[in-house]
Amino acid sequence: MCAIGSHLEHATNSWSSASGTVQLALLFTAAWVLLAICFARPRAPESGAASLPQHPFFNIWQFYRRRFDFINSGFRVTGKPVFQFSLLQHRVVALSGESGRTAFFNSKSLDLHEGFKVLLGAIPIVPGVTSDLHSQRISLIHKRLASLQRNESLTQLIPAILEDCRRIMSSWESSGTMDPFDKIYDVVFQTTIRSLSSADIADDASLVARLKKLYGRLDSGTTPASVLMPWLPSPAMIKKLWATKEVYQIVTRAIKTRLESGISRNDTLQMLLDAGDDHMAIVGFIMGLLIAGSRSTGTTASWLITFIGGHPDWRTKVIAELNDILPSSPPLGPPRNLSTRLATIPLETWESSTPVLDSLIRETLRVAQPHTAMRKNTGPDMYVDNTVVPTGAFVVYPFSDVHLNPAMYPAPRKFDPSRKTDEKSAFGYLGWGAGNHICQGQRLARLSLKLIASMFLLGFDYEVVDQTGKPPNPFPLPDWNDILTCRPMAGSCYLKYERTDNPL
Ligand code: HEM
Repeated sequence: MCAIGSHLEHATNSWSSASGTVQLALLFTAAWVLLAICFARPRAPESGAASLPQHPFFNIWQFYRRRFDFINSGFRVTGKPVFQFSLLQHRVVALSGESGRTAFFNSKSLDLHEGFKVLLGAIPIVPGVTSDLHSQRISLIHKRLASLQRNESLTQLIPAILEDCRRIMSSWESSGTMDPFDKIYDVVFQTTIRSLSSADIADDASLVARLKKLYGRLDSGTTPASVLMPWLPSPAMIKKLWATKEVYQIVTRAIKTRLESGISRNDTLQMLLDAGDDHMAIVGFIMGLLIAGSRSTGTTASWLITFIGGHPDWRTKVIAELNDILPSSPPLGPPRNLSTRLATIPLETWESSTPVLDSLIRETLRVAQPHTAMRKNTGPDMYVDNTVVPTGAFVVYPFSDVHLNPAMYPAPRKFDPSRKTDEKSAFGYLGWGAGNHICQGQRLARLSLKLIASMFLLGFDYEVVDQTGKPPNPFPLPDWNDILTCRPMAGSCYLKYERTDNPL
């Protein structure tokens, strides 16, 4: 194993092999250190912004488990558009309002990657291993992501994504009830692996299932302890390290196998190898982007299909739009299946001639994307609404400040794809982010959403039901406190479906 792999090996093995007494002693020491840190002052100086009245200890659980409620109540309790709170030794400043978001999205000193690394910590930072994913490699990752989204590459991806949809959707019973947040997410995970990694991995269903499980562990291991105290050998942290190590091994094995085979395949891994990238850069690209891409696309696809199911007028419109661009089977010869027919639609048509799908995606991202953008102020100090945000402080901006703001979007929880984005305010729509850090995978994500939704809409009749099989009343609402999947209340949302006459 190379030096990089052995870093991960060492980190995980040393904890597992320690005796029970040693583990207990370590945890005891860690508990003391934890208490000391809880009562320590944050490293960044006071920002001058209003502070929350509660003890800082309570911030931790609320920020990681009920972020939407926590941030909203901060603005309410302080009565200010800017307030501050601490997360252990970190000072965090929350912004709202037009001047807050203008400063946030325009500032060059607010660093997205530092913010996510410390406050989100999806992948554990292992010195010399994943730390590189977050700093030196980022501009290379963006460059390669741009290559992957050139016309020729996306055109080649269309039939592959549709074939993945066909294979997975055909494996479902021909009628039944499904949880869209599981089943549609399965499809998205598969197509994300197809788009961002290697055909060898994507063709191996058991490997894809394993990766999905490992990424699930990375998500569930993202606890306050594992994020804020990554040095603490908590069970969640160990779980995350093991998962990272295994993902790392799967990706490096795919690289090695490809190189040893001497066979060139038409996929993203090949594009990265042909560009001469070193193995760490390739591992960084695949591991990092699978995190960035699969959850957000999965959540959006699940909600998109759910909302369409609950709005028959929009369903009729979108199906009419798809039937307009869908070529029919040739009159002579065997009928072609749906995936093959959809695959003949040119990229340009998908991108420029599907306004109904565009509106549906735009509104889904407004209503069901509980994102809080996070940055670190790398200096100098900045001023927002006459309040200093000191160098070294973390800064957060919740998208709900725009997307659920009744002054910008009346009846904001209502799903209404006919509404326009707010053009009067600066940064009045944030579906794909804004400013310096706007989504770099937007083109691929949009295309994937359209392909997956089309296969489902034309391949299945369906309605949204609750756990009793009846139409839900009220219609399920995205839970903005569920920061990863935005899932509705348990038991409130299923799809009762049946295959249409269109063979998949
Ligand atoms: C529906 C799916 C997606 C949504 C809604 C979405 C949304 C976003 C948003 C809101 C941001 C800005 C985050 C912030 O300001 O804090 C962002 C950034 C980013 N997204 Fe996406 N994204 C999606 C899919 C993808 C995919 C598939 C990829 C990769 C293939 C990707 C790659 C990225 C990257 C690399 C950034 C960071 C840009 C930077 O470093 O400046 N996204 N995305």
